[in-house]
Amino acid sequence: MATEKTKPMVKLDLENLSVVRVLGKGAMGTVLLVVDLINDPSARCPFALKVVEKSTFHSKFDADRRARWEMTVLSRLSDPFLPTLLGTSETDEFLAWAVPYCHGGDLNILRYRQTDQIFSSTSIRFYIAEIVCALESLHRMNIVYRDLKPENVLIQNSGHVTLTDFDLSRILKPISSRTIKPPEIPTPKPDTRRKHRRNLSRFMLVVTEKGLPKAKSARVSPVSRKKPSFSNGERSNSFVGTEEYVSPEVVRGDGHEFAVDWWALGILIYEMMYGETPFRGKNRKETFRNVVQKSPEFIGKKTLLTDLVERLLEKDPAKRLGYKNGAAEIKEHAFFNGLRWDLLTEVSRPPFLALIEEEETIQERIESSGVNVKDYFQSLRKHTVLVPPSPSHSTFNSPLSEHCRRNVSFEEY
Ligand SMILES: Nc1ncnc2c1ncn2[C@@H]1O[C@H](COP(=O)(O)OP(=O)(O)OP(=O)(O)O)[C@@H](O)[C@H]1O
Repeated sequence: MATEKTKPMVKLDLENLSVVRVLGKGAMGTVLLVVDLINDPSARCPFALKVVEKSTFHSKFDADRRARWEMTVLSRLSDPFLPTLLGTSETDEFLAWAVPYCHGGDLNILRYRQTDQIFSSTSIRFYIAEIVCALESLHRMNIVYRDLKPENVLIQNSGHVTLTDFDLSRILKPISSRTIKPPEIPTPKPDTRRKHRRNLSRFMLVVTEKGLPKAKSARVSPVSRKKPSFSNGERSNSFVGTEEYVSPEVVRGDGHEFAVDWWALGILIYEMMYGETPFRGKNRKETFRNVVQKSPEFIGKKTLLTDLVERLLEKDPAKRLGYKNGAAEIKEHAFFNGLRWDLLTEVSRPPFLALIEEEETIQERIESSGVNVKDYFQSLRKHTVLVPPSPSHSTFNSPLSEHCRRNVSFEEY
């Protein structure tokens, strides 16, 4: 992290930002779709603004530090599969920061749009390859992400992925201080303007999977029982993550390293394949017991994909794929044979493309609601709803809530 430079921040004026709609509400803040009508009167470049109300700092565990940490991480990112910080704002009432708007929603919403609510192997190969690159980039900065789950994988307008939500991430001692070799495979360049637009199928080896079951969702929220310490220790002992995505070493309290992200990647792939996570129990205790003791169950014949998942879901972190040699080890797995990692950003036809909202629609929304960010929060306090929620959220509300999202607050630990 010491070598990464913080980019100069653009200061945003919340009174100049018009709210188009609410994109999402998380444990920490509200994400709004906004337009800067002073600098962008035709509303061509809407962006996402995460707003954290300072009044919540006293009631939410560690919220002040986590919010500022997230801004710091964002200010240092430079990768095609990670967000760019567009600007920040701090007032007596709010901390806010802007990132590019991802039209495609998140991987969880996208999964519900699939037949049987599961992804094909080809789609999994594409999305997981990009997520591996994003994690590789974070690990190179000595940042362990610790919050990989479908809701935190957003789909950019181009159809490529971007990770979001860095408040649970932290710095660990450099990977180079262990046995990690420098990666042999070149990482994709941030420039997404393509010289040769390519078709996904030319880069993706099609791996067929049969007999996948119909899927149900299983999701929970981040949990933490200790205030994470941000000293440069080699291992973190804080208990952090999302129940079903938490690794055995975290459950056991052994401390953890970058390998927790590779464990979570295994869970994510499993959920994309089957529509449910492998270790979910009736309650947290049972889930954690399964995480530590149970082997993941697969349906049908062994495939390259199930082999990859098995190697990522290795209970002993030192034996887990990715432990010794980071992302390079995962990239070398046979499931990715034939994939041109260096041309991943060049893929012009990813599995799914987002529907881009017309400028006129955005203009209409602004005209009908016409509030700036400050007014929006003031109206909330007066219980007057002036701005509609995200259509993707309302559309997918029922299946998500139906399958129980048990919120576990930080204070519970
Ligand atoms: N750049 C973006 N473009 C579109 N939607 C976004 C963007 N960033 C966030 N969202 C939406 O807002 C939701 C909440 O964002 P985020 O996860 O950053 O908030 P949070 O308060 O940290 O949530 P959590 O409870 O997961 O910690 C996301 O799940 C996503 O649906």
